Amino acid sequence: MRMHDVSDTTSRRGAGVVRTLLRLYPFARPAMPRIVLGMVASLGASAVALIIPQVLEWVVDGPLSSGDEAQIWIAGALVLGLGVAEAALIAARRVLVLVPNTRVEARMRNALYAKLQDLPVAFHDRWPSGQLLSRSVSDLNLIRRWLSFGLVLLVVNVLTIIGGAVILLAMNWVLGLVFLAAAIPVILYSFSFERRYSEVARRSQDQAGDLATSVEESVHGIRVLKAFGRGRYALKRFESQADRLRATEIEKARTVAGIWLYLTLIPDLAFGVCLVLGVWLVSVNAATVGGLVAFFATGTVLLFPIWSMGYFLAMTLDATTATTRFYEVMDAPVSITDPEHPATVTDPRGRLEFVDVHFRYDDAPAGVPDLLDGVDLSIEPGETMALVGLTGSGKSTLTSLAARLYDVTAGSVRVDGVDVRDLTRSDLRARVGMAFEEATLFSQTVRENVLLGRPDASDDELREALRIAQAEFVDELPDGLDTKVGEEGLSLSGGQRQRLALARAIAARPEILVLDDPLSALDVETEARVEAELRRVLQSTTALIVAHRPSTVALADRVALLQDGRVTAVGTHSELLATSDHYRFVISSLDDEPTVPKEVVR
Ligand SMILES: Nc1ncnc2c1ncn2[C@@H]1O[C@H](COP(=O)(O)OP(=O)(O)OP(=O)(O)O)[C@@H](O)[C@H]1O
Repeated sequence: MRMHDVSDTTSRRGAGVVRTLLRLYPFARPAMPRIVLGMVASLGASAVALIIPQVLEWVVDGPLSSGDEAQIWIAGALVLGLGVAEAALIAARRVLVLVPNTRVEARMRNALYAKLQDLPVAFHDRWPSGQLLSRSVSDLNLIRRWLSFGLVLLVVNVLTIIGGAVILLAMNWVLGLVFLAAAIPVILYSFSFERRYSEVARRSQDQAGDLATSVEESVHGIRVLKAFGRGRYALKRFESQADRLRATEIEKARTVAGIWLYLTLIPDLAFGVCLVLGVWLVSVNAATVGGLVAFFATGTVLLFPIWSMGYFLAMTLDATTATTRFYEVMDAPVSITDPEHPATVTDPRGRLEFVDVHFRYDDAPAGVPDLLDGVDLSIEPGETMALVGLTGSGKSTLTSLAARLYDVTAGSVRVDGVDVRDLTRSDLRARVGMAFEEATLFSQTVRENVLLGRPDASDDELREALRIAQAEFVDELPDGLDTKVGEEGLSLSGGQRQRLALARAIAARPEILVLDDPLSALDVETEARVEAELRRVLQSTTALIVAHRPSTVALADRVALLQDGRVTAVGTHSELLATSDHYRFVISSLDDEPTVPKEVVR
């Protein structure tokens, strides 16, 4: 699906590895001094490692050949001391870079989370949750490891190789040239490796995200899968995705194995050639034995940096892909933002108006009319308006415009005469409270769930909200209000969840309450009790209620009929029954429970 569009467009290689990685700088800046110090420590370790062969040369050509025992002991102590210094510098590098980079990772993760909260619902409609999960966990983990090891060791290794090369040339330019000639194919191969590896790395990270989406979806929908006996089907789908990822990982490993082969084989061959040549040079007195020992000892010091280039190069490319994936989310435009100069509602009374509202979803095919095609509707302060229409007519969509979950594509939604786009989102959402048919609870306590919209509400207000929503069952829960409701509230029944979600909307005490069929899971008796209580609350609150049951319609002062993207009739239930064919048709397609007009109930 869309993820492949994302990978296609963003794997464009134009950005370049360095430019992409430089984007980490704002997050890594506080850690930079320690990263640089870590590099210095690591460079120090390499320098010490390169000095040791010089001491060896002196020992072999000096004390060893002359048999000066005292000097041999001194040399031994010197080599030991240098070895200890090298180990200490390596340890210092680790200490310096590890901790600050965990902070970089945490900062990036927090920024990503904040961005996900800020992004509009339309973004979340398009992005699979597993992709977001893998970006905020494994990609950031990868970036941290790269900042801690990859970056430091890549720079240090390159400098060590250059430094070592100069030393080798200075020691014996013939042998040095042979050794360094071997580096040219290694460098050329590294470039072609870069091209192949980054493509596979991107594919594997995207597939890991898809796999996370599958796990997430099947855990989320475990009840449905079990109920329909589709566990095996889900497993098959998962297996085929996991196989695909496995194949990509193997391809990735093969690509890395290819470069490893080059990186190990070529220096070894160069070593072999140098050995034969070196022995000949010694035999013709063009080099000393000590010089030869030092040459090979220096070459050995360079072997690890040369070998590990492939690994760190791969890690750098993985980090580049991870950075690209991170910034795909961070760069996503936040289309629903606060206005630069927010307006305020001067006379808050709770009037909600839809003025010539047009709306279409981003993915709506061209040529079809707007889903909402010029809705005009005005809900007066304190009025309860039911919204009725055939399934798919856009009722939920219309209600979601009031709290700016989406923005209108034309026209305007106004709260007390102010366009909702001119209010800050927090101001608007304090005025407009919502409850949905699908009641989402978080794995927190009942209290925290209900007070989500107004954490500072008093205990009495909380109790009152629970009473109105007929959610007193909370007292029977093991820890009452402090009971944790488990992931997504699945430890509760659908009706209990809905009542808590309704209590949440009521506890926020908004001026305008938008209820998207929030009582669908309740039995008729409980619904009637909730409605009676709601009617009391709703007298002072403006309410727009999507109704799927005649009993919900009965709660309303007036009913609006949504038909073909417009509100085609507004009136009391009995008026509409008397005047609108379409209304009678819609009502008859709802539950066959008797419809009781509000006037009669009162
Ligand atoms: N996030 C979305 N992205 C794209 N299209 C959507 C989205 N949500 C809903 N739609 C489409 O918009 C249309 C109206 O959906 P909406 O949920 O507003 O209807 P509804 O009247 O509330 O339906 P119901 O009575 O079944 O709840 C449907 O055709 C649906 O496929």
